[in-house]
Amino acid sequence: MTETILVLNSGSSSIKFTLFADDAVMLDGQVQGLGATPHITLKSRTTGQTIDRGLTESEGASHTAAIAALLPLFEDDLNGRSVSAVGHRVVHGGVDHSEPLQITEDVLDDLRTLVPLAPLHQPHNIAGIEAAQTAFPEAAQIACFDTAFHRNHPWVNDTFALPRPLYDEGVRRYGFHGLSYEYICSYLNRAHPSAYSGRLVVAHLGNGASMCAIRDGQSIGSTMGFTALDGLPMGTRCGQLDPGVVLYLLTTKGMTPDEVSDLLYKQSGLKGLSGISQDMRTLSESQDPKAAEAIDYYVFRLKREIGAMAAVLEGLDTLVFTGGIGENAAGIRERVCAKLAWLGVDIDTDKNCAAAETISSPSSRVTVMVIPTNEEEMIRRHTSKLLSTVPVPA
Ligand SMILES: Nc1ncnc2c1ncn2[C@@H]1O[C@H](COP(=O)(O)OP(=O)(O)O)[C@@H](O)[C@H]1O
Ligand SMILES: CC(=O)OP(=O)(O)O
Ligand SMILES: [Mg+2]
Repeated sequence: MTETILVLNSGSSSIKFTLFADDAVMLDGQVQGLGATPHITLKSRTTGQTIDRGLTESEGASHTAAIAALLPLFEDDLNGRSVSAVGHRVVHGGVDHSEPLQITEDVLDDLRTLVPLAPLHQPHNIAGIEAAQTAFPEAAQIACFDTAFHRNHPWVNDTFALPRPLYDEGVRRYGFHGLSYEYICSYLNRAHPSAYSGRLVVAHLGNGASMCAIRDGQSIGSTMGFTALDGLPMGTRCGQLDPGVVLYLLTTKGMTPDEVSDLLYKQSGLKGLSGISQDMRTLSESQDPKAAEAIDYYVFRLKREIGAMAAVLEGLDTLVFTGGIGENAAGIRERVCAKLAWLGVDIDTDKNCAAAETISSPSSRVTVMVIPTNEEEMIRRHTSKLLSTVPVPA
């Protein structure tokens, strides 16, 4: 019997979705620009249905409203078939969740306690779960965690230099984008086994951005920490910051915790530096010197963090770019790689512009690759595996 799995990947400003019949994609698409100018694209492989339009004000009012507007669009593809399971990307799994699991009311309560640690994502992940529970009450709901891939990383990458009781209560460097890293690792293991088993850095550069140092498919270091604020600058998030700045904002400037949270999560990064946009495409096309300066900072931090990840690995054999910026912004890749000659990186300009899978030159000591990530496929695999072991709700 065909297994029908819906995957929901609710991000900070987007909802990506894929409907699978076994391992084949029936339909996929995304809602982008939530909170600004929401837009949906959808493509069905079974019915030929395509959608490419802005959402109405009510459809785009929230993640919950957008999900409610999405679900009826799957009906023709489902054609009366029931959904066996819905696989959800859940950004924060905390200390306890190092594997995908079936969502029960207790699990949902637990995930709600992690909202303060991922305010841009966890509420939307939970909204997606609640909407799917209502729409598909007969389906198993499965949570797949961004943090899970990193849970076995070494203690020195797990801890901050704070008093031990804070570590014990869960103040740790979790790391995120784990489903993306896991997908890239599984691809390399199959298609490029020597890259998989070498010293590997993956740069996931999307709206959120992080890097991971990987050995034999295991995370051994990451740029993101307790929350998805740390490390690289992002669309609207600050990346690495002296914690003294937070104290200054709270005390000297008298900002409230909510105001500081809004500043660090929603007003900083490329948007805050440029004062123009969080979108790398817009900044790349802008003539405004502040857009250029925001990109300069972005490239500087990429260079710096690749150096740090190479140090964690004690060398570098393969560097992979992925995510919306990593996959599409040849100019950013070129500028970063030009600064990594000391590590043995040398890229072929034509291959880079063409986004070939391998963009390094034959003489480059480090292999540099561009690999499209696929978090939805990773969630499908986990969901399908777990589905064979979990009781479907009555
Ligand atoms: N051709 C392109 N050139 C430069 N940046 C791009 C291009 N295509 C997409 N991007 C950037 O990718 C980012 C979104 O990445 P994506 O991985 O889709 O984000 P999300 O984290 O929401 O999944 C945006 O900053 C966007 O501008
Ligand atoms: C964890 C994170 O930053 O996710 P995203 O890139 O989807 O915002
Ligand atoms: Mg993303």
